[in-house]
Amino acid sequence: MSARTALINPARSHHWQPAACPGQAPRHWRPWLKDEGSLTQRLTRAANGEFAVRVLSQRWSRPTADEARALGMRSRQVALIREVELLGKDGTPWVYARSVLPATTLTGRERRLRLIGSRSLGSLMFSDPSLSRSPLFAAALTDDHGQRYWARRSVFRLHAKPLLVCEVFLPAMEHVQYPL
Ligand SMILES: C=C(O[C@@H]1C=C(C(=O)O)C=C[C@H]1O)C(=O)O
Repeated sequence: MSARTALINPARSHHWQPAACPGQAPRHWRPWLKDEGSLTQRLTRAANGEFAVRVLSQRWSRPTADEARALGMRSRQVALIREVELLGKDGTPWVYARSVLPATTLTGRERRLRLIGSRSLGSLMFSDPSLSRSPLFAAALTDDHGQRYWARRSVFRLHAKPLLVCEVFLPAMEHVQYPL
């Protein structure tokens, strides 16, 4: 639960910096933080084809003020908040991801994103020719036990409608080589 606590604690704003030059990020994390492709594809390669999404929660709620700001949302608007773990080799949780999909994004073709279950959000998004992505930002998050995680986030747009994806790399990824 610790990565989730660190990430979703509304009282704790994070210092997001451009992932292209993530300051004091240790060398191991840098390629993961700035990879502009699909994390699903990259993790699948790193795990020699093993990959799964475990849905932890998916519910309508209000995003944190920081998330609403990143999405240009008015603070009272609701969004579909999706929290998952991305499982790599032997079903080990490698990434915790929190995605914020505004109700105004889940219209038209994007309505289908409400019902993706344990399919990867990324695998659907990266197959959509209308997809665009803002620059990636990175931050070091610390949970209530002092455990530090490196995280990244970016705003995707499908048919010009935004959604925010934040991915927190979990300790098990310390030993996962970035696959070129
Ligand atoms: C954005 C991507 O989708 C991944 C899958 C997610 C999901 O299914 O909720 C969330 C974040 C991502 O790590 C990706 O693969 O790059």
